[in-house]
Amino acid sequence: MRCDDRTVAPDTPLSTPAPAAGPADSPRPADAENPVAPYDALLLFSFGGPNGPDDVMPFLRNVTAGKGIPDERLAEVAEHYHHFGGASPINAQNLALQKALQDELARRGLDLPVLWGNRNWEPYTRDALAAAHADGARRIVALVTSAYASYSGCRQYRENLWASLDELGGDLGLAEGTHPLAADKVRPYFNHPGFVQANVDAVAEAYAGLAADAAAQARLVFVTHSIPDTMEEASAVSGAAYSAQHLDVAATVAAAVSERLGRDVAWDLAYCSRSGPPSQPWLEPDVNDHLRALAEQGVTSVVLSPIGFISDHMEVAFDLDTEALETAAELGLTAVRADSVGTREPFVRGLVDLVLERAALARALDAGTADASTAEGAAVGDLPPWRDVCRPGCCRQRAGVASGIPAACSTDPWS
Ligand SMILES: CC1=C(CCC(=O)O)c2cc3nc(cc4[nH]c(cc5[nH]c(cc1n2)c(C)c5CCC(=O)O)c(CCC(=O)O)c4C)C(CCC(=O)O)=C3C
Ligand SMILES: [Fe+2]
Repeated sequence: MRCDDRTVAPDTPLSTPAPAAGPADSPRPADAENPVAPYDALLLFSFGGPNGPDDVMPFLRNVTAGKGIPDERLAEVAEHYHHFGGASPINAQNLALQKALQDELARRGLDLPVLWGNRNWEPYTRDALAAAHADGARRIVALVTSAYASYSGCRQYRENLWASLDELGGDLGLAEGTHPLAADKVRPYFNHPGFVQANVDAVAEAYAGLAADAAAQARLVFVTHSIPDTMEEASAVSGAAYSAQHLDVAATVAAAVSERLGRDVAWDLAYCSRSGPPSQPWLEPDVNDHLRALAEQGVTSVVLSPIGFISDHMEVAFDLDTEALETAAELGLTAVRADSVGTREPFVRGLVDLVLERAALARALDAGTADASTAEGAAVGDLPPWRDVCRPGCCRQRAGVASGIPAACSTDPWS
């Protein structure tokens, strides 16, 4: 519950818990006057990346603080960035997405400023929140540039949001632990129709770009970021595991593509961008190993679909377009990479739909009129829509082990 002055005490949940399951027969309440109420701003909330060679090491130190990534791996990753002049494409891509969201909101006549803030580089989350606060915003909704639920794609952002709100409260001279803004978050949207549709379109286009004989038998290989097995286990505490979320999206996309092509497309899920010590198990197979296995099985062409990423940032530009496509060439495989969703229209439209869905839920929770149907958002595939408000223990780094680091947008920030 928020106070009248809209400050949030540290031990108070930022949002009311989502309602328990029940009959789904009444629609979300409509607010024809302002569908984005109660939000004053939308935070496009991303990872961040270096803008030039001098940024690379400080950026990598920000990313890996306290993570135990070996120096050897850091030096290797720094080389990936230097290979591209020391700049990550991610910042330009986020600016393009910010613009696309602004345009889509304007097209619908919705008045909601879109701010951009990052966990690991400028513009930092705290600075974006400070600007919003200075402009008079007191309640915001965050849209994370990661579609899947796991520590890396959900809780880590929520921890950063909480810490940034704490710091901003300190900057503004508020009592310790008092937040100057209330913040909600759009649910992980991996199975939202807009994200899935944009991936279907991209994969179908990639098949259309292949020569007929290659297209006729190309294996569809979906790729996502690997995570440690321990993080995978923890991701399953509050719903389908990270890998299961991807398998659900992959099955939906492959079925739609098969329908468009008029034949059953065989597909697999592979992983990229592993880090951490070799002794620590991470999700496998690595995409390069998988391409080798496919070549051994007699497969001669592949379409790589980066469903784990929403734009062509460094993981895609280096780990797929540079490394994996090189592996494919060495193996004599014909390989193309499908686009990530980027600023494709169905995706951007879907994101704005998700913001409106979250706003309607916030109004219903505030008014005490939320029921099971209020929390029922659009989803495709076998899995239900992810929860709008994270539950205690959601997306920890390790199952059952509380970090003691508070996180925003949860019923229990301290779990
Ligand atoms: C699931 C996931 C996503 C997808 C969801 C999402 O999109 O958010 C993602 C995205 C990204 N990861 C990125 C960069 C990095 N990730 C690292 C390290 C790690 N990522 C992990 C997971 C993920 N990461 C994990 C478990 C680690 C180990 C350490 C830790 O637990 O944090 C490291 C350290 C060096 C290394 O070990 O590689 C870097 C530099 C960039 C920016 C790219 C650019 O600059 O264009 C982006 C978008
Ligand atoms: Fe990463």
